[in-house]
Amino acid sequence: MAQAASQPRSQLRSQPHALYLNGQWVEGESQVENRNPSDLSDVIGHYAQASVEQLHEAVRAAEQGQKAWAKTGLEHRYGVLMAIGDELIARKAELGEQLSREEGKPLAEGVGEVHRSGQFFHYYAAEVLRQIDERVDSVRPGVEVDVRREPVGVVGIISPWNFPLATAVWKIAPALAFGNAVIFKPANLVPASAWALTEIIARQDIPAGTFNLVMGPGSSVGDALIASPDIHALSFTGSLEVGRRVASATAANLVKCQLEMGSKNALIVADDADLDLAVEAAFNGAYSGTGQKCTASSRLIVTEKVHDAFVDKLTQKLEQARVGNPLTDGVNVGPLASQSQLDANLEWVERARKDGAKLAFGGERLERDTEGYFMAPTLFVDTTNDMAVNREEVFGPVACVIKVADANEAIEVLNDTRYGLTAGIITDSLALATEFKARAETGCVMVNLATAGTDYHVPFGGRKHSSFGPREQGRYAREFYTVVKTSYVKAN
Ligand SMILES: NC(=O)c1ccc[n+]([C@@H]2O[C@H](COP(=O)([O-])OP(=O)(O)OC[C@H]3O[C@@H](n4cnc5c(N)ncnc54)[C@H](O)[C@@H]3O)[C@@H](O)[C@H]2O)c1
Repeated sequence: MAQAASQPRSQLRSQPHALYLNGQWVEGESQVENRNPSDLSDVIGHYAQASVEQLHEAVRAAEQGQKAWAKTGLEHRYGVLMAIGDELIARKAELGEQLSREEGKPLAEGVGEVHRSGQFFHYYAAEVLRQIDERVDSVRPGVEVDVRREPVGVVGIISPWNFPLATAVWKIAPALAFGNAVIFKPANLVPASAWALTEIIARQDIPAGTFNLVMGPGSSVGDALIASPDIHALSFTGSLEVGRRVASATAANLVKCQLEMGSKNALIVADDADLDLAVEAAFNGAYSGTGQKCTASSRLIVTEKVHDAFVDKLTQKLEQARVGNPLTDGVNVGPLASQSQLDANLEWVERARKDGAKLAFGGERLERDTEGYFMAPTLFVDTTNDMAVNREEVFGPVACVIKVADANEAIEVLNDTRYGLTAGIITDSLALATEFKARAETGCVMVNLATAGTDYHVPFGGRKHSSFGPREQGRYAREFYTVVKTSYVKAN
């Protein structure tokens, strides 16, 4: 049993939170302070930062851990994954509050993210028992052929800050389920959720080295992880810029890689849309999670027939939005996650204005009782799809309305982007919904739903520059976390 488990949780909280390497909690080479973006006087904790040498130690430990973990047997692995899922769900109120405190999303979303993370573990626990391989007749009489899946080996997992738990868990759960060892490098802005998850995993009956937490900057430990020739697979979620770097570093070592990156999602509001539904979907898609979602609807493509009525209704909805501390009842838009996120969003507002977009709502920093990174939900109208604000990922509470003549033009504009994660349409027409599903060049399409909000048991991912490599989630995850072995046996 790991060292951390023998100490009361309250005691652990008052200490710097350690790295977890080879079944031990160990100090790093330095520490970072984690502060609440809604209240900068609130220090959530101090978290160890790994050295590059510690990253290499984790890789060596994982090589050994993986062999032992893969031998533990299906029922054992099933039990471990179920227990992790059970604890996440049982502690969702506490861990959800911590997640909202460190990342800034409203409490209901923080609690929901922890619950969903538990469900990922439960889902992949079931997958452990559902592995079905193939037996194939050989073309040669007397020879038996079977096609089996084996663990890929040591998996590096790099996650972003906007879903501190869920994006990591939808990689960690299948990696463990299919018999792999994990080196987990979370985003440095949100170490508390990563550490809490590790503390739960470390108390399970897993061989040393099966799971390793290596906190630290992307530019040092992240870079060393993606460049390691001793890992077998690397799953990354984050920006396009870093994703490109991951792709080339892993390709140089012929390491399997999977990338989920940026987006420029659009919601189409068609002539026949129910406008109340359209406004709900636009608000949830563009501003939930303060717009810091890879699935956020940053482009609202609206046909001219309903444009003015839609903009009026959405503006009224924004007037009622409550921006503030996400732990306060009724607050539905929290802060940006960091000073640099706030600065980047305010710069985008200036850039959009200079490019000719008309500000219909928001655009400014907001002051609240506590010092935090608050910004008004922002809506631009009179924008065109060639403006920079509609081409680059903004990643914040900024949405732009693009007026089009009809649904056909709307779908053309939707696809005129280098990204392709999610797309939505609000329409009562089955024919239009069917056409939209067929023509949208995205990995996920939503009809009469917000672009954000996906299920945990089906594949998730995009096309074009949003995603690269095998799909994540659902049964499709098996492709990435396993390798195929074809066996030929001739009975003597
Ligand atoms: N498509 C999806 O499923 C999905 C989901 C969530 C977030 N995202 C994307 O994530 C981005 C926001 O997250 P972010 O700001 O944390 O992204 P980021 O690319 O800055 O960082 C992501 C992770 O990569 C690490 N990293 C940074 N530099 C590295 C390097 N040189 N080598 C190795 N690792 C490095 C970071 O420390 C972090 O853990 C947005 O672009 C968003 O669209 C995508």
